[in-house]
Amino acid sequence: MFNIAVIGASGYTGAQLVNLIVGHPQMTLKHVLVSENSADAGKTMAQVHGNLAHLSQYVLTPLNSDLLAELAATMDGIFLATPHEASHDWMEALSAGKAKVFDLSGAFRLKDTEVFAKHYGFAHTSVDCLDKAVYGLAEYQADALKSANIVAVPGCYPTASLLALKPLFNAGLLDTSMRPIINAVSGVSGAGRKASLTTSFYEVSLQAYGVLGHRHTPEIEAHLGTQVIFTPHLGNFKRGILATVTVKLKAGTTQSDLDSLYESVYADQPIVRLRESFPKVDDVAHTPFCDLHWKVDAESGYAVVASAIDNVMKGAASQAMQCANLALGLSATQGLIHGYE
Ligand SMILES: NC(=O)C1=CN([C@@H]2O[C@H](COP(=O)(O)OP(=O)(O)OC[C@H]3O[C@@H](n4cnc5c(N)ncnc54)[C@H](OP(=O)(O)O)[C@@H]3O)[C@@H](O)[C@H]2O)C=CC1
Ligand SMILES: CC(=O)N[C@@H](CCC(=O)OP(=O)(O)O)C(=O)O
Repeated sequence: MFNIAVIGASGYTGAQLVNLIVGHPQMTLKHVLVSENSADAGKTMAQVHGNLAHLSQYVLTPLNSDLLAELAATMDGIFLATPHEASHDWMEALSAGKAKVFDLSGAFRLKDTEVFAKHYGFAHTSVDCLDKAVYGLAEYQADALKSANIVAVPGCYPTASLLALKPLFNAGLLDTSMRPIINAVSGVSGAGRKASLTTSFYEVSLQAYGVLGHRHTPEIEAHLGTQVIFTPHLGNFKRGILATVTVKLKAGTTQSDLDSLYESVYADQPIVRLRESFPKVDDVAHTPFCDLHWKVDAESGYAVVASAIDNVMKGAASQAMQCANLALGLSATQGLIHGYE
């Protein structure tokens, strides 16, 4: 059994990870941690999250600098479900021992530190760790993940967008004279558990935000290999992301070209489900799946590809679990889907 710790366990993605780890056949949850002065320190997972009411044995413990070294030396895997700054500050100590570290924040996803500082608002000073970090888009990084000690788990919108776009870019089917246009809607859990006016029930209505400047634009571009126009929207639902991606294809590309392409790229990837109609958020909410569907207009040369995921699962926790499975020598889907494990 692998010994596992979750830091940021009281948050949405941390609690989801706790749930996944407790149900995992080869993992033992050893620590659930929060920040040093957390208002939730001393509470049980059951007290903080009603859906985990059966987990009163796990008590949220405050993290301190002594504990960082102990975790690094004793754990097999550590999940960081913490704000970008906290992940950035702790990675060096946490990755100095035997533990493999899986960071759900954006702190280690962008190799270009200038682009990072512009979008995250602070300078990257953990450059050795940044060099070592593997971008954990699990379907594309299985080999690199097997030997990774630091994994930057992709952002939620980049996961949905890249799973739709990478097959097209990698096959040379995109006409990059027109940037792919990604319009994506996220449920409010994407903004985390802390109360804020913009995510309060009365305030949320379908609205674009971060227009032409969201930090996920450079992340998508860096890991796709071409520039995009990305517009996120906040929707008045709890969980899920629907990304609708419009692309210009190389002249002569047909519907059957895309059908064969997606079928071959994702043939051995059970987490990616190729649907026969455009996907719905409800079909993937609370699951580890990414559902894809596409349509080509051969006459105009445009195609629309839609990608649906649960932001807390494939957009964060279950993708982190895919990465951990691979890094610990297990099958990618262990503890995630029955029938493939
Ligand atoms: N929600 C989502 O859909 C996605 C989130 N992410 C990323 O995952 C990370 C976690 O997100 P999410 O679960 O939504 O966030 P939440 O706000 O729901 O939870 C954050 C957790 O981190 C803890 N925390 C906050 N500040 C600190 C600190 N300084 N030191 C230690 N712990 C701290 C919080 O507890 P406390 O403050 O009480 O200590 C809480 O347990 C973020 O980096 C986010 O950007 C990535 C993809 C999708
Ligand atoms: C709805 C909502 O607010 N979504 C978040 C993105 C989700 C997330 O946390 O992604 P990172 O790990 O890259 O921070 C946002 O737009 O900032």
